[in-house]
Amino acid sequence: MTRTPVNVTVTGAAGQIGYALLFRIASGHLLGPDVPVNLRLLEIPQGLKAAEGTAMELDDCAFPLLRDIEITDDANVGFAGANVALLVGARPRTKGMERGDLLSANGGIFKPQGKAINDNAADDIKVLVVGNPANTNALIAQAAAPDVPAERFTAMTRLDHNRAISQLAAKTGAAVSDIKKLTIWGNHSATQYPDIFHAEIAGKNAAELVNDEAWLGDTFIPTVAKRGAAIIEARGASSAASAANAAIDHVHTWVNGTAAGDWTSMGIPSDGSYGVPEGIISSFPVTTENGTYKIVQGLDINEFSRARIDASVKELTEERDAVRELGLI
Ligand SMILES: NC(=O)c1ccc[n+]([C@@H]2O[C@H](COP(=O)([O-])OP(=O)(O)OC[C@H]3O[C@@H](n4cnc5c(N)ncnc54)[C@H](O)[C@@H]3O)[C@@H](O)[C@H]2O)c1
Ligand SMILES: O=C(O)C[C@H](O)C(=O)O
Repeated sequence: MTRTPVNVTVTGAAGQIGYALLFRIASGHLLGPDVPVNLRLLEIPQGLKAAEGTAMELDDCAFPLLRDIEITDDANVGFAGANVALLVGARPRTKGMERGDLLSANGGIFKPQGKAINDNAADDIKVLVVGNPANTNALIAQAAAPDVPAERFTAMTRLDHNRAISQLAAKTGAAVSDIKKLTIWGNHSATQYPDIFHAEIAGKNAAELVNDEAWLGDTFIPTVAKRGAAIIEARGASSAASAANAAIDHVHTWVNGTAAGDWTSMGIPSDGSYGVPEGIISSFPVTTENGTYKIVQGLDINEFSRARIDASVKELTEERDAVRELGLI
């Protein structure tokens, strides 16, 4: 039986993450090896020509699953019938820009895109915001889409989750695939908290195995939280292939489910769990099944973790208050 293609919209398609992302979506890594896709590339006018070049290359791959590519600078066209939207294009912070300016500039992107999703996307739309500040951009888009269930707007912390697994594997000598139940809490920023207290390595508690609070506080947490900045410093550009890979992982897990005995991290609208104020888009441990996610409940949060979760959540509430003041939500 031929499946109906899934419409996947990618904003910022001509950017560096877009370039790393589109070929993997078209080859079946986002949704599965038997799911055909239509790609909708949304760019600003200056990005259209480069997006056309990328589309030519996509054609040249002759991907069996890629049915159609449309390139546009009109958000209403770009999100028409979208089942999955990856909001990558954002306004980067430039020299001398204050945080309020950054939030305001991104409000000018994510508010109209949220409205265009509200008015044009398919009923089952799932949104992942990658463009920074991802959590608050997701909040802005969500607020502009009152007809879309709030939980369909998510922000990417899967890159942080993958970074944390990799660091933990390097420290312990374990295989990456042996590490389960790691959690990123809070914001996709330097305040995020990668939590290994519930993580397992080949079935054993990770924090007990590591048994080194100094490494945890002085090495592991800052390495993961500041990895984005370290990559910018080393590469002269922000992470692209690893960010695209995490976006693929995020949506693939959301659609296809978490494995038994494991969970993942997603930035999602808080329902008040773990004392995180309702409504802000914060990272939590989640399990997924049949295209929906649930926050893992009942985890014991020790003092070390509580202080770090609270600090990141405080930053998120401040960002929410700032965009509220700017009239963006
Ligand atoms: N959440 C994460 O883990 C994570 C990781 C890495 C990067 N990021 C963020 O992802 C974003 C994109 O990174 P990049 O390296 O691809 O940037 P980039 O500058 O290479 O590309 C961004 C693209 O977005 C386009 N764009 C700008 N405004 C747009 C709009 N209104 N509609 C459609 N397209 C628009 C630009 O023309 C450009 O082609 C940045 O905000 C970056 O900070 C997030
Ligand atoms: O683009 C950035 O500022 C860094 C990025 O969010 C990352 O985590 O790699």
